Amino acid sequence: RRQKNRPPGPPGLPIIGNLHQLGPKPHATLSTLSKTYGPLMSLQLGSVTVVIASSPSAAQEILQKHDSSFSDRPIPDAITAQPNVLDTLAWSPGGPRWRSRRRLCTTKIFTAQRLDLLQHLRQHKVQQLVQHLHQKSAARTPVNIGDLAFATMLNLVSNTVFSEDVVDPEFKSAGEFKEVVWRIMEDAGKVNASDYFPAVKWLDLQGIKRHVRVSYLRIHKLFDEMIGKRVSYRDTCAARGDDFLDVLLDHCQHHQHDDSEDYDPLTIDNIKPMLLDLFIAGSDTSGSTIEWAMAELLHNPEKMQKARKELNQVIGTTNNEVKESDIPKLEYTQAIVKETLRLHPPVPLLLPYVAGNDVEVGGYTIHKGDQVLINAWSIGRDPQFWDDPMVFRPERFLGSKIDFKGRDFEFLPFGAGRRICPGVALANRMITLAVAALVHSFEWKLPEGVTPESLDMTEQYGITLKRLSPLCALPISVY
Ligand code: HEM
Repeated sequence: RRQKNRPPGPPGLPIIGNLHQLGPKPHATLSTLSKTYGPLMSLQLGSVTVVIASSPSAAQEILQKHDSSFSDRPIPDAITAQPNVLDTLAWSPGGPRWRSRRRLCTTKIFTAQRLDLLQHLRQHKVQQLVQHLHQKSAARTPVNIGDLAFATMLNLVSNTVFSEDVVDPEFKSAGEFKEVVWRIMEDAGKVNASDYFPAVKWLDLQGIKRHVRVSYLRIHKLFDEMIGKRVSYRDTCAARGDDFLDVLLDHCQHHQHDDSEDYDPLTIDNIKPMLLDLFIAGSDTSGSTIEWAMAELLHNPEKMQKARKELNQVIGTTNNEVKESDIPKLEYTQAIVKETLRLHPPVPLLLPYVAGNDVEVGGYTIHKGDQVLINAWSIGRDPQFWDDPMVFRPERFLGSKIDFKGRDFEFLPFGAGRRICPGVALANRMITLAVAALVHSFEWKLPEGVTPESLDMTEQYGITLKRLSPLCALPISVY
C-alpha cells in the first residue's frame, strides 16, 4: 500500500535499497538521477523512504503550500546524543516549543535593530583578521583562507551571542571551543548506519553517537561557564547588555509565568541547545561561503578587479574600514555573495523534513513518515532557470529582484517557508563584510605554480559543502 502513487525512482537492492548509489557527492548524484526520474523522485535508503525535490515548483509545494505537513525534521542519530535535543531550534519538531523559540528569534534576536546594536563587535573582529593578514603580508606567508574564515565567523557569532571571543583573535592557537565545534560537525556529518536502519540504532554500530556525546557534554560545560559568569555579573550589576545571551536570560526571567497556549518556558538549562545551534548552523556555513567567494574571485580575476573598483569608490582608496552600514552601497559585492551561494550553497540539500501526513505533491503521494530533501544545489544550477548556470557571473544579480529570502524558489541557499534559516540577515552581513574587507585591503596571489585557470574548484560533500583542497593564497597589503 505504501508504494501507491509514490514518486518514481531508481530500482534498488534488497535491504540497502539505493544507498550504494549515493556516492561521495549525494547532492550531485541526486541531481543527475532527477534528470531521469523527474523533479520529484523517491529513493529507498536502507529502510527509510526519501523523497527528493529538484525543481522550484516542487520545492514551493513542499515548503510553502504544504508547509504545515512538513514542519518536523527527522533527527540524525548523532544529533540525538546532545542533552535536550528537543530544545534546539534546528531539530525540534515544529510544534509549540519550536514556535515559541522561533518567535523569540524573529522578534527579539535576529532583528535588524539588534544586529545593528552589535555590529561594532563584528567589525572589530573583521579588522583583527585584516591586521593578522597585514602581518602575513609583511612576512610573505600564504594563509589558509577557509581556516581563517571559519575561526573569524566563530568569533563573529560568539561576539553577537556572548560579546566574547571563543577563538584567539590573533589566531595563535586554535582554542578548545573551535576544536569541539569542529569535532561535533565532523561526527554529525558522517554517514551513519543508524540513520538508515533505525531498527539497529540502539547498537550504534559505528560508535558515532558515543563519540559525539563527549564533545556535546564538553561544549555544554563551556556554555555553563560563560552563562554562569554572565548570571553572576547580572546579579551584581544592574546594567544590561544587548547581546543574544542577555535577551535569552531576560526572557528566562520575565516570562516564567507566561500562560499563552503555545508557551514552553526557557530556562538557563534549556537555552544551551539553542546557543549551540547558532554556532553549529552559523559559523562553518558562513566561513565556507567566504572561502568559496574568494576562490571564485581568484579563479575569475576580472571579477575581483570589478569588486575592488566598487570598494574603492564606496570605501575609498585609504585604509578606511568597511562597515556593515556600507553594505547597501556595495551592489557588486552583494551580487558576488549571491552568486557564490547559488553555485556553492553550503547546505546543498537544506535540512531534512519528515512528512507529518500523506500529502499530494506534483501528482504523487508523499507518505506520512517519508523523509523529504530539497536539492537547492541542483535547482541553483538548472539551465531551465539560469543562463549559463555553471559560469560564475555576479552580474546576473545586478538589477535583479531575485533574493535568498525564501520568495524565489529557484534560489534557496537558506531554504524557505516556516523553517527558513533565521540567520539569513546575520549571515549576509558577516559574509559581505568579510569578503569586502579581504578584497579592499589586499591583493591576493595564488601559490607558485597555480594559475587562476588551474585553481582546483572541486567540491567535497560533508555537513557543509566545502572545497576538496583548501584555498591557500598570499595576501599583499594594498594600504
Ligand atoms: C551562509 C550562511 C548560512 C546558510 C547557507 C544557512 C542555511 C540554512 C539552511 C538551508 C537551513 C535549513 C532551512 C530549511 O530547512 O528550509 C538553516 C537553518 C537554520 N539556520 Fe542557517 N544558514 C546560514 C547561516 C546561519 C547563521 C549565521 C545562523 C545563526 C547564527 C543560522 C541559524 C540557523 C538555525 C537556528 C536554523 C534552524 C531553523 C529551524 O529549523 O527552525 N544559520 N540554515
